[in-house]
Amino acid sequence: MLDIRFIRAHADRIKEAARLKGIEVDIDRLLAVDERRRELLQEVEALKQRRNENSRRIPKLPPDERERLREETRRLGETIREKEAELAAVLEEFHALMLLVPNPPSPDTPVGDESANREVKRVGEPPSFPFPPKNHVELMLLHDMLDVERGVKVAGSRSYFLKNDGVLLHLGVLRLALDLLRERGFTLMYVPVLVNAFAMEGTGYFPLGREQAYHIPEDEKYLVGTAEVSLVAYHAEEILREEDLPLRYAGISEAFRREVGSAGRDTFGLYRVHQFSKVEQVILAPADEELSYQLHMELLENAEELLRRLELPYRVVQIATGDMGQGQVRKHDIETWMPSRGAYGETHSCSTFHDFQARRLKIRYRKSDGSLAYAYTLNNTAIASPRILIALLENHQMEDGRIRIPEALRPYVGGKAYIG
Ligand SMILES: Nc1ncnc2c1ncn2[C@@H]1O[C@H](COS(=O)(=O)NC(=O)[C@@H](N)CO)[C@@H](O)[C@H]1O
Repeated sequence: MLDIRFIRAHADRIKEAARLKGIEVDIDRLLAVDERRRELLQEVEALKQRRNENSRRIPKLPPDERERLREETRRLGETIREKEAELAAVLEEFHALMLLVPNPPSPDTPVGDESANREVKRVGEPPSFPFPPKNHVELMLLHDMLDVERGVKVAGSRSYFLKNDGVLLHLGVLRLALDLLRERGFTLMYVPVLVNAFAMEGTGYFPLGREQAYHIPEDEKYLVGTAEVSLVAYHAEEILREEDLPLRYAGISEAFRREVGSAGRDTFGLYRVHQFSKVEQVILAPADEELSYQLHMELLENAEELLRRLELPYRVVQIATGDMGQGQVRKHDIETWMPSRGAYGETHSCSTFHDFQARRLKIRYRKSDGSLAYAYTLNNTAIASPRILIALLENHQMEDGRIRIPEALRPYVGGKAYIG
């Protein structure tokens, strides 16, 4: 959500943002509805004042004049009820339109579709194998770490069982992420994944993209696609203290995605599945763009440190306007080398929202001068598994089919240096 005053003052910039992000929203209609909203609010206010004045005057009038004023006051009441009914409809359309307005991208964001995504750095070299490398499914089957067939039997497409060392590696990379983030001042959180609609709407996953969420209608609950939803909604409707900001949360959760529109895409192996686990970084900060930029870089660095500890080659890409979400001001993905794809595959996504989410969730903080302001929010993946296991297993495989465990991960898999 943006500030309606900002939208009025920068309508053309908002329309441009909608065009660049490919979001359908009628800004002119919003401005007209906003105009009508303000008119009606004033009219109803004036009518109520008149009615109150009348009510005060009636007892002081001579009896023969009271009836006339009572009749006028009754008619006033009718008019007020009609105006309030119209106002309710106008407010509903106003709110629905406000939820669609996109956040303008930062000036440094590349303009265009995903082909305009800009590689900003590359770390490490993709390995060249002196033998025909196996893909992650072959490696995991070889070491009894995966069962996709039974996953499909039990849960349908894009489902799987991890087994044995597959489970230990899965939990190991998640724990490695939690331990790093705890060292770096993040509060560790185990979060609700069955949430109320306001948390999905407040973080921007509704209404646009609503079809991606699993819905449990009997309880009016939704499964989160990311712990970001639960973590950012944690302080909804609260007034924080400026001295407590920035707040840093590391949330671990299952993540559930219907992957509507991905039919036929990434159907091999563990790249795109309906259920996965993720350690998520979320920061709530003061309303300061320069600070947000620094915190965005901090979130990226945390993820890069994990990839360095996992000894994986990766690159950082700044995402172009056509590939960004409605609420993002700035977005970088980290892509990690995946030999079986012969390409870098997205493993992390780092986003800056400014106050887009905080306005929707009413997360404010009290500034030192006593005034209130909406917080700025940011998030980034720390580790998402099993997707990261694709890179981990395939890059560290050896000719004899064994897999070398990076030093940093060994404590989490019983000290083993190899799998197999
Ligand atoms: N369907 C999926 N299957 C497996 N992994 C996925 C899937 N969708 C996303 N991921 C992983 O989760 C990471 C974050 O997902 S994201 O939608 O890009 N971004 C977010 O969820 C943000 N909250 C930052 O984590 C992705 O980079 C990817 O590593």
